[in-house]
Amino acid sequence: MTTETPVEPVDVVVIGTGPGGEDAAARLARAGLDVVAVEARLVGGECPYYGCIPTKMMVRAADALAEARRVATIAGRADVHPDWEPVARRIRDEATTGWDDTAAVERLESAGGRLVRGRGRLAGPGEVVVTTADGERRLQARRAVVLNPGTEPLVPPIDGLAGTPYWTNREAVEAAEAPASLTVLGGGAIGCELAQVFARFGTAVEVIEAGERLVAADEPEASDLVAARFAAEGIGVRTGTSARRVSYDDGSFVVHLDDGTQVTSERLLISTGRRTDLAALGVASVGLDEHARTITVDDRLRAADGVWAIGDATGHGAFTHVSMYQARIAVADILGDGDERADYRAVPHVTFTDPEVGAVGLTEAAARDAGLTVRTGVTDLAASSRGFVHGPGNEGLIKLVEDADRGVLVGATAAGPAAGEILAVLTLAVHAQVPTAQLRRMIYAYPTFHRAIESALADLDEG
Ligand SMILES: Cc1cc2nc3c(=O)[nH]c(=O)nc-3n(C[C@H](O)[C@H](O)[C@H](O)COP(=O)(O)OP(=O)(O)OC[C@H]3O[C@@H](n4cnc5c(N)ncnc54)[C@H](O)[C@@H]3O)c2cc1C
Ligand SMILES: NC(=O)c1ccc[n+]([C@@H]2O[C@H](COP(=O)([O-])OP(=O)(O)OC[C@H]3O[C@@H](n4cnc5c(N)ncnc54)[C@H](O)[C@@H]3O)[C@@H](O)[C@H]2O)c1
Repeated sequence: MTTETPVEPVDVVVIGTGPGGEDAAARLARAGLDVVAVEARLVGGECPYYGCIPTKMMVRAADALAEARRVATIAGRADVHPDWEPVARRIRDEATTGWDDTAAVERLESAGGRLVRGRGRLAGPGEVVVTTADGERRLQARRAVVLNPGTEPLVPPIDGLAGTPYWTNREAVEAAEAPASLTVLGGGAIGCELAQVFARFGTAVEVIEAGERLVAADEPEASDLVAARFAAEGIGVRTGTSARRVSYDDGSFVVHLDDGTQVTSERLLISTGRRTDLAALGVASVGLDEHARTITVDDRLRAADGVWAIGDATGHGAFTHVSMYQARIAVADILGDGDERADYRAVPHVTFTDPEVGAVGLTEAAARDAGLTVRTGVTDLAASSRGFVHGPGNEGLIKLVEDADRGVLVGATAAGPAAGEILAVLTLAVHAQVPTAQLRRMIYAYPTFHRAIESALADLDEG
């Protein structure tokens, strides 16, 4: 950039168009502001092209295979022949239109926003420099800069890994076929969802998790359920160990583990967390800590004077629904329209393994760490009437975490068939602080999975 690069005044610059940024840009444009959205890759962000949507298409397909395999126990015979081609085709043609964001760009433009394709960085209050394919542009935001940079895969500095054709979620989503074998480094949400998907398509899968358990953000009981199902499906899991060195030769990875053992596979998936490069985003130019892992925001998503931040980078849960929730509040604040404040007491999430694991609010351990007087109630979903009827694939549980002093739920977990849907009522209870006494007086339809909430409430009384 030269000093002659003209400054383009606008009302709002949105850097990064993940689900929240895209939504914020469109809302602000529809409100009549001159909005420029700056996007380095694809408008819509990780979720539609490499995250939620394509991976849930994979999960849907893998679940269909698993259900078909259960036919033998309850309904006769089904010959199951997994084929990755329809999965790859749906992802390419239906989910991502060949990783093309034309429709999203048109949506933004029809709302009145403008797109500048390139990488943006803050260069001072209201000032954004964008590196585009044609050079640099300098934008000056009169009203607001909204940061929605999202995350990139965090690839650990393991000896020998760099330069090998390892997968992150992005390459896994683009896979043209299921590999013969796959090592998954990291047993969190991404690792577990994708491990089970590929295993159900016939891939020999080994998960390496440095921590003590899978899906460690969830209750230990949920981790146990996932681990038991993985074992039953032949998915190898090694916890408490990590990769010391990786080598790749002739289409084959060898992962050398801390414990002296090694794992060999055709593919290696790195799912060890996510990162945001705040230094590259230029946050120091507006007084923010560029070495921090996340951007600190207040309850109106304000990060600095004239700067708002939303999405994964704020550290309030790396989920699409959080990004969009924050977008709504930030937009209202920018427009001076209402006074809604962000409240993260009842953030739900669902990990789409089978059993599905849904959770809202605090885990038991987090509630105890917060100094609450905690009572818990747990019930086995398989032992419920609906679980009994369901038969194969009925493993699951409901766990409630009550603030006993106030008699309200502060957290809950539903794991098992349709757990993400059961979670809705538990999310409402935590969000609205419905007294547990009132939850006991509700009528729960028979024989549903959610009716097991009644048994979990009864267990709460006995605890
Ligand atoms: C495999 C996988 C599965 C997931 N499944 C789910 C799920 O089932 N449910 C769920 O709720 N969440 C899921 N998530 C998380 C979800 O994708 C994110 O929480 C969601 O995309 C919101 O992220 P965001 O709005 O912060 O931004 P992102 O979606 O990460 O998008 C940020 C955008 O900003 C752009 N950008 C970054 N820096 C710059 C810059 N300097 N200049 C210009 N552009 C920039 C990037 O190119 C990107 O397009 C999943 C994630 C992954 C990886
Ligand atoms: N269904 C969903 O909502 C969904 C699905 C996928 C991802 N996501 C979001 O994306 C985020 C990122 O997912 P993720 O799975 O990459 O991260 P994660 O933080 O959920 O899990 C990463 C795991 O990798 C382990 N790990 C880290 N370094 C390691 C190493 N060197 N060797 C072995 N294990 C190592 C960690 O202990 C952790 O368990 C999630 O936290 C979630 O917010 C959501």
